[in-house]
Amino acid sequence: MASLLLPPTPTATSSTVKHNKIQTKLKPNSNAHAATCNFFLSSNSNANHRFNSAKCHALLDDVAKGLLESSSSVGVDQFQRLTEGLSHMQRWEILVFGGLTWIYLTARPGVLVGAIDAYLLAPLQLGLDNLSGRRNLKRSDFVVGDKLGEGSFGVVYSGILVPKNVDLDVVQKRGRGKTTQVDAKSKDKVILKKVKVGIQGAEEFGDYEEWFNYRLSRAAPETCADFLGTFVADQTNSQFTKGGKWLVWKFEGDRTLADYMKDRNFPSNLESVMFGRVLQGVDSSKRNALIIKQIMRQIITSLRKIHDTGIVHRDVKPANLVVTKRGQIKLIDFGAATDLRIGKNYVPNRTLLDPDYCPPELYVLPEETPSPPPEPIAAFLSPILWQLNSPDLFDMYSAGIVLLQMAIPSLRSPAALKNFNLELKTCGYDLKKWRDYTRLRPDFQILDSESGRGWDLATKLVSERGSLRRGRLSAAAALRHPYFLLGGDQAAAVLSKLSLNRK
Ligand SMILES: Nc1ncnc2c1ncn2[C@@H]1O[C@H](COP(=O)(O)OP(=O)(O)OP(=O)(O)O)[C@@H](O)[C@H]1O
Repeated sequence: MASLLLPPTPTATSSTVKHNKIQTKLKPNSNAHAATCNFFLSSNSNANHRFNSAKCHALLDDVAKGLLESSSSVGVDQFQRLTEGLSHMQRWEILVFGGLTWIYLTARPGVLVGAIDAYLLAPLQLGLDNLSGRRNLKRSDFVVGDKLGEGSFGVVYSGILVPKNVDLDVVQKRGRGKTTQVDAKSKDKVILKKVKVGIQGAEEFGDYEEWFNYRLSRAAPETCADFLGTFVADQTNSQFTKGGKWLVWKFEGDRTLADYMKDRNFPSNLESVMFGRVLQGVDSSKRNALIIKQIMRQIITSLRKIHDTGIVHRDVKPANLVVTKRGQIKLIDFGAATDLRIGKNYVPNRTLLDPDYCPPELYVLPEETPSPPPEPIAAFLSPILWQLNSPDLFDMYSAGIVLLQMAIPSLRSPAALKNFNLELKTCGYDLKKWRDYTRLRPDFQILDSESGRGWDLATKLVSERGSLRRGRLSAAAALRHPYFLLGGDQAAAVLSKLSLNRK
């Protein structure tokens, strides 16, 4: 569960509890962006949607595409019939108006697609889930294993989805509840997050995380861990508290990017994971640069996809990026995310942040942006909000810090990252100035290779916002940056897939 606004962690005595996020409140700045007022909505619906992630996606995608395609082809014929009596000029006026409306409705973050998702796809998938019964999870479906982490609002465990033909009571009696007693295939492994009971704000954050996972399982399933659903504990025992909510994901991989980065061998320890083999005929510094480029390409591609849906993650960092055994980088921990198409989990003047990765502006929107209005109104106004504020650039700064940490070995430890942030602040968040100023003896070899394209990209991500709240590359623009063009990392990834397929 991501971050922590309200209370301090109450019973958090474990060393796995993370304390690196802080709540910050700043006084409203009356100057900027009053025009963004009232663009949001109340966040009242949350746990209504239940779905199967895998099978239903294709069906729902087809429904959405079919709707859009058929409406446009039918529209041309009907337009000619309906405007028969009108003058040439009047037809043009209608066409221009219709065109502008279409552009507005399809501009980021996608009012039209969002409406189709909310009013059609979500209920449809809920219905399908109910019919198939696949998402009626219950406590007895799982054996809870080791604790993996703890945030302010939740505790994360590994676990196993008990196969249908296995009697859980028998397993637990024999194995005293330990997951090792069940012969778990990797497809049965799950991650369970227990939402803390009795902690102010915890329930709300659990609901938000559930909502974001369902939303992304429809809109961009490949970007995040496969969400299996939730259940509410029906009894109290050593692990469960009656009435407590649990969120469940498919187990995506043993290690996060942060785990790999702790290793001295990083990034070569990811070479065969990312490319399926050791790259031959390429010297080691080039190989390292290719691995980092492939990781960055995946992170930024995922960010582009979630930003296209109106979602800003707000907690992008190596610890929230799981590396799958097929070399996919998946985003986890959407407890701090906000959907700025409808204002979900957006509270003005409140920030959730990990200070090590958070941009200098601290807030995803200007502080004076008020509470969201009802969802349909917020959604209708959201393209204007995005144009004025580019809230997605919040995540892009964090992505830039991840790039610097991966490419510059002396920035990888938490202490070094803190020093870096202090120095960068002193330099007014100007990375070029920092380069002349720093005492951290950074090695820029990877960023300076290929005519310094990596360094150029870093300077365009890790920067202050300009006066128009831009001044940083969006995910789509970053993917068009020369650093990613003619990417040898892509060629290596494709070649490795081809050679794996041949085996
Ligand atoms: N789907 C997944 N597959 C594999 N591992 C996962 C998955 N989800 C979470 N993890 C592991 O569990 C850890 C904790 O997950 P997560 O960050 O969601 O919890 P958290 O308690 O909210 O943490 P935080 O304090 O960062 O907010 C991750 O660092 C990762 O190691």
